[in-house]
Amino acid sequence: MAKPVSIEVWNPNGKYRVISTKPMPGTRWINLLIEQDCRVEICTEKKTILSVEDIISLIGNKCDGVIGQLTEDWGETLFAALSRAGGKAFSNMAVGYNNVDVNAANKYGVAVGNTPGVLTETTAELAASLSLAAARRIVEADEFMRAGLYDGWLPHLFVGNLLKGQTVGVIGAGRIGSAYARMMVEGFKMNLIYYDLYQSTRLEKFVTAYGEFLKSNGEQPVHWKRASSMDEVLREADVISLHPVLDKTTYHLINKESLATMKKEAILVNCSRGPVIDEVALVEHLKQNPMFRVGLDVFEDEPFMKPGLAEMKNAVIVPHIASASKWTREGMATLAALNVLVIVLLLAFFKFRYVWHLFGKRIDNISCFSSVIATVLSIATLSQSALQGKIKGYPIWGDPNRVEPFLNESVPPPAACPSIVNAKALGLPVSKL
Ligand SMILES: NC(=O)c1ccc[n+]([C@@H]2O[C@H](COP(=O)([O-])OP(=O)(O)OC[C@H]3O[C@@H](n4cnc5c(N)ncnc54)[C@H](O)[C@@H]3O)[C@@H](O)[C@H]2O)c1
Ligand SMILES: O=C(O)[C@H](O)CO
Repeated sequence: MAKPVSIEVWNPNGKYRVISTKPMPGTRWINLLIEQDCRVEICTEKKTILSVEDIISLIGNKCDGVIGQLTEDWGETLFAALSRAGGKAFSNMAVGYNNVDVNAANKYGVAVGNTPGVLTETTAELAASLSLAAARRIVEADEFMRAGLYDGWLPHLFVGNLLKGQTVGVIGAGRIGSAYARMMVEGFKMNLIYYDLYQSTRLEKFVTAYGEFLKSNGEQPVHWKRASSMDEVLREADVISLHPVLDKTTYHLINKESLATMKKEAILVNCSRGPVIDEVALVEHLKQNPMFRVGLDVFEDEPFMKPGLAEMKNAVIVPHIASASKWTREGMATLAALNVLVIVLLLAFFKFRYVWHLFGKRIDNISCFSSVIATVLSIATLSQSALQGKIKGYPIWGDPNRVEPFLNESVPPPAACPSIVNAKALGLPVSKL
């Protein structure tokens, strides 16, 4: 029997029970849930990382939806527990969802939300900060001052790297990687080389236009190149920032061999996920190459660091704070709450439970053709009614980059969710907008 977990309750008589496994910034997300008749329970347990047992205890016997955190293990056990409690809605308060087993969620017909877009610039700004801090040895110099060691200007004191005219390399030029690339190109007039599975045409156009602008002002233009392999980026770039998703293809993308291909004085920044770098190999590389520097926001075994990393002067290390600006964190909370809310309302409003039950069977047994038809018909009806009825907004937000309507405090947000990662797998209706 799991130990009870301490909670704070808002709107105790609310019809739908929504749990947040952590207090989240701002109150807008709470108000949005309350306005739609939710009883909101916020876990106030002092423990930073909740165990699966803690979350099972929070879910209890009746729970309509959960807002969870990237530190939690959302797999088969939790989705089964949520489904048993009648819940079909979960949202991570994060864009990355490598802590979520989406196949398990699909099996139980649970919608999985994430919070893209609203954290793009904030995260890119931290990657830029780490790049600068590493290039200009800010942390070492700060420690030196505080230790009372400064006794006068010296030509060799904390000499670092000039970024202007150097090459910035981006691995994973999606939303955050592209925003970071633009900051480094525009801010420091760096050339760009990037590697991604997809071409980033908008980014390429931006660098081209900026290069033309510089040229028209009589300045050295900047250039871009899309690399055909990651190694090409590692070989050519002076500053390399990692922004891919974490999956099987990116686990230990940076390892002993790839580190060896980088320039001896290169700077490596990681604001994606810790396991993208083999941290043991990184520590060894930092020891062997004192002019090689890293800026790390994420770690392989968070909250721990691999032995030796904390002692390395050529590493700038911060505790997974890349999305930590007030605006972004409140936005993430709002988006996560809306992800859960719309599914809860859809279920309740259209007595959707039956459909989801059928749907669950569909996932288990794809040959159950009549269930598929019933599900599709019900969803089609639901989709139409949703536009006319109580929900007013759009069933599922189609474009995760268009987040402004959810964040403008002066107008009510659309009563819909911006991002359900398994919407397609669950056959959920998607807005055309
Ligand atoms: N440190 C933090 O606090 C923080 C904050 C936000 C996001 N993140 C991490 O950043 C990641 C990226 O977020 P985003 O919003 O930019 O996502 P995104 O989906 O827009 O971008 C990810 C990019 O990675 C690319 N990619 C996937 N596999 C690749 C591979 N093998 N090689 C090269 N590129 C590959 C994709 O094509 C995509 O363009 C998230 O998944 C999350 O893990 C961390
Ligand atoms: O994936 C994410 O969103 C981050 O790691 C936290 O903002």
